[in-house]
Amino acid sequence: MENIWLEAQANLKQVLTEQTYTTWIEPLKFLGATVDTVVLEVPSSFFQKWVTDKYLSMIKEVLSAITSKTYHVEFHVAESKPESSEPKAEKEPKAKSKDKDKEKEGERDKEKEKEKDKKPELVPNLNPKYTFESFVSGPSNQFAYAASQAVANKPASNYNPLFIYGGVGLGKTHLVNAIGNQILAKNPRAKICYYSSEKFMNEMINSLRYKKMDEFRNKFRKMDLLLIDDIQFMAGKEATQEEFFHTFNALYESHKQIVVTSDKFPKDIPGLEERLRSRFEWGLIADIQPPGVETKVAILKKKSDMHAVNLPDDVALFLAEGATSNIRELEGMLIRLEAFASLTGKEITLAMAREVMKDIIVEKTRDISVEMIQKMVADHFRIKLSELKSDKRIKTLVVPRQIAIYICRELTKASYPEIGEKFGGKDHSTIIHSVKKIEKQLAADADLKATVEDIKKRLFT
Ligand SMILES: Nc1ncnc2c1ncn2[C@@H]1O[C@H](COP(=O)(O)OP(=O)(O)OP(=O)(O)O)[C@@H](O)[C@H]1O
Repeated sequence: MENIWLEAQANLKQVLTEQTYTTWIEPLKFLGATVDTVVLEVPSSFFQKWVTDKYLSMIKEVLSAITSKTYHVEFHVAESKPESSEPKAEKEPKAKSKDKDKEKEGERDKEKEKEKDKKPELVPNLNPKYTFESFVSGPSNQFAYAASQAVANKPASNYNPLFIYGGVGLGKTHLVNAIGNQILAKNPRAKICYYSSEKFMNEMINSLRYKKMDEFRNKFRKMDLLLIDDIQFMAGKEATQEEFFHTFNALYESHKQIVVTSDKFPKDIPGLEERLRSRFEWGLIADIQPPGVETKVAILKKKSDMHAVNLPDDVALFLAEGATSNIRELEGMLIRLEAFASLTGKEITLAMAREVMKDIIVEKTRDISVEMIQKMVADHFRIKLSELKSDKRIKTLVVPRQIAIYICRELTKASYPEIGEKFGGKDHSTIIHSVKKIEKQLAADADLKATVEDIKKRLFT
């Protein structure tokens, strides 16, 4: 694997300027690799932060281009060298010097032990950027934020398991990582593990294939804190749920903290076994709702401060009002704007934001109603309005229904429950599911994108 890293460095050398390469990539030292993770040594934590922010995605891309596999990259900060005490020792008389040397060796050993105590025993896969300090709390996420802090301050006491649920890009991953980072900061030897449920499943399958199930089980069962992201992906995967169920029990019984996230409330996850569902309900269930404009503005302000960029209030408001509730998209807009300002050497202004975002932000108009969208979509697909709003699950109705719901969310100020109400009394999790489904498909399906754009355009003319 070291050869692969050398090849990756050579590739990066070709695409980066010489100075960037020698400053930021050359000093990265290969330490080792597991099946899916490459571990690199960095000279300092500042260095780590910089490389993570600026070059991590590029490094991952190069690794995946070489190996045709997706690798995680973890950084270890190099140990600082202990100060030399030689000059002092020289001043000691010779006979004593040996004893002193021994004493010093003893001290050094103790120091090393102490250092070892401070270092984490395993690399916990956490994203160091996701902390409580970098999270903006507002009315939409206050409950989940406070619950996460309570768990981080007193793990495995009051809220075990903690179950956080909410729509796409609303900060669930950020919060669970913040719990892990805070616990790790207080106790660097805490055994923490952050896994997506997909990764849990893939690793389990590999362990089964290579007859390493004991290793797999032991790894999870010795954790102090287990963070499992996006549990809904375990739905319908019986063997994975069974294994997770036993892991859950083992940890719970030994008073270890478990935190789980999902896009839905436990009982709304189809295909989730009853015994897991009921266990999730043993602890605390906290939701994250889509943020209001004020919270979105506060997030934009925080992020731009972190990037040391001046974002005027009117521009922050323009972006916040134009964006969907997905914070990842909001961040994407900010990065695009910041990149434009930096490349053109201009200050960010509202006029610039309007220009840069013209294809992204269709300015919301209060005149567009859910009813108008329903009619337009029904006409477009030549179906009856009553069928669009019905519960019928045939594909020719489901797709238009999901598209209509998605557009309602994008172009009106109606909340999920309000939209649900106007689509025959559907509950808000069905509405969130539809929005999420179309959001995902839009990235991959050009025809769908064209259809949605076409309907939106006609709504504005
Ligand atoms: N309240 C917040 N304050 C600051 N940043 C936030 C906040 N909420 C979300 N973000 C940022 O938005 C991005 C998306 O958040 P995150 O990945 O945690 O969402 P998620 O709910 O886990 O999404 P998914 O459903 O796709 O897994 C991250 O970069 C995160 O830092």
